[in-house]
Amino acid sequence: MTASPTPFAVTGSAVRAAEEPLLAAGQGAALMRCAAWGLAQHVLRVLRGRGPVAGATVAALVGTGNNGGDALWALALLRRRGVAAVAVPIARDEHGAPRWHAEGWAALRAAGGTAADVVPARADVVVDGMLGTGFRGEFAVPDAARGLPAGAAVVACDVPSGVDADTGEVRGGGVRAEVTVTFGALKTGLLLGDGADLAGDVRLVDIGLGPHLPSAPPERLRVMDGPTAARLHPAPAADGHKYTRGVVGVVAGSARYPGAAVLSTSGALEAGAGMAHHAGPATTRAAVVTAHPEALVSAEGPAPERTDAWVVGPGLDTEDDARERFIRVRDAVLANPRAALVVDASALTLVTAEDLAALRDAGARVVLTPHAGEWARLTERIPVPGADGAGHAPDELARLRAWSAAHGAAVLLKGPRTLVVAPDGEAWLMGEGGPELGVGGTGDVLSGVLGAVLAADAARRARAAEEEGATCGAGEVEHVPTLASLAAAAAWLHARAGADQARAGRMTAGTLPAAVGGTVARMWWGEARGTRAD
Ligand SMILES: NC(=O)C1=CN([C@@H]2O[C@H](COP(=O)(O)OP(=O)(O)OC[C@H]3O[C@@H](n4cnc5c(N)ncnc54)[C@H](OP(=O)(O)O)[C@@H]3O)[C@@H](O)[C@H]2O)[C@H](O)CC1
Ligand SMILES: [K+]
Repeated sequence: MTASPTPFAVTGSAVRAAEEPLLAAGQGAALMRCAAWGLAQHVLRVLRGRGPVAGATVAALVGTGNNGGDALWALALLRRRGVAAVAVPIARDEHGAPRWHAEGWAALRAAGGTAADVVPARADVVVDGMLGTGFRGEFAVPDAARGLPAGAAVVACDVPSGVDADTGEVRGGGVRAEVTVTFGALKTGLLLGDGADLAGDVRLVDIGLGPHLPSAPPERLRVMDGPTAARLHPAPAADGHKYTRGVVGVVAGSARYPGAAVLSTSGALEAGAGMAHHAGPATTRAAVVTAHPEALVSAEGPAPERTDAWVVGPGLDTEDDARERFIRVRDAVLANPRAALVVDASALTLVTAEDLAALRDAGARVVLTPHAGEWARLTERIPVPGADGAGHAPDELARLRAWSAAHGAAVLLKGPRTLVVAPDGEAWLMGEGGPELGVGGTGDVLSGVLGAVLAADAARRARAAEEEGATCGAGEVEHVPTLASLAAAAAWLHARAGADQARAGRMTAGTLPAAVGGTVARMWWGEARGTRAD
């Protein structure tokens, strides 16, 4: 079985750069035809969903550049399918003639298409061909693009006009599309920020840019999906046992917030940890063993050399002994940097730049897991390098990359579009889930899931190194999943479990770990064995 490639996005600028050698080789017109054909196919799909294609009306708002050229060529193709095709220019020259792609207009006219000043009220689909990757400055929405027919579906050509294809920033006005048909590669601006809100469903049309697209980690934003998550968190080996499946140390909860210890430990166990060992005060220890008789509990936690991943932070009481508890974990990781470290919740207010530097120097694999508010507070204390006085950098992804590179730790920024970045610039978008996870306690569960996924990986690597060492003396492990990809896989499992349990009518963080267990079991052993009675 060949693995399907993991989806990824690049900036609009990278796509433009990828096109350059092809344009220089005289293939510009062919690329445009390819893009227009793909756009027309997707418009046809939308039309078919609404009724007969022949006799339907498609209008396009057409700008001055190649984005408009794509739209004109697509209209010409649609005209040949019996569609009434109407092009609406958004710019005219001093003589009142439309400023648009001359060959595209000639093709449309030859096919029997027409031009108009406004979008006809009968339009079934409006193609937004005003601006694509050539958008600069601010977009003043032209009159022709205002008050579009209420019943018409808007299909954006390449990028919704007004959206920066690199960052997702909307400058000036922006067009809201039901579908965006994008060419050559997914663009980061369609997956991030306001651009993601405006783009609707994003459809990719391959125009043969593949070999020319950048492949270095900082130039791609990869999108986590089910098959990729399954490869990163595989079923345990047949001869596996609790130590080969990974031991997670959970330093969470306090007399004030005992539930966080239970949720985090549950997340680790349900995500498949071989063992979860909770360290905390008597109250949380009692709560954890009551919920999970299989969990180990103690005041001091597991031995550093037997621990594959640590989770520290959920529900620590920062007015109590939280910093001491954090330092014990930090020192355990420094003593055995083979173990990964998840810094969550309260620990995000306790960790210092010096702690991070020491962990980085020891080669530890550290993931911080803030939500937006925690990220804002963290970067106030430990600033983003290169940001201006007001803390601004070009965009959130760039800020995350700059911070992660400076401090040697990965960041998993939780939110409606969870992002993970690593110090080398590798970045992942978690492509799953909706608002189901926006309730208290789900982050505590995620910290445990993340601990289990990282622990399993650390245990696998330790075992592989031992086996290699025994046979070859090399101690080399061939393929090591990256920290960012593992963290994104954990976020995917968590989000999928949230969606699964919402479908089953459950909504709370308390029931989420069981849903994680079901999701993981289905992924490992298939539908039959992954069905739970609870
Ligand atoms: N290059 C190729 O072979 C292919 C390109 N494809 C499609 O082309 C666009 C990119 O085309 P490009 O012509 O480079 O850029 P745009 O069409 O996005 O915009 C160009 C013109 O728009 C004007 N502009 C720019 N910013 C603004 C603004 N803020 N407000 C108003 N107008 C603006 C500007 O022209 P002016 O002369 O009016 O100043 C730009 O020159 C890409 O997105 C694809 O859709 C195909 O994919 C295939 C191959
Ligand atoms: K557009």
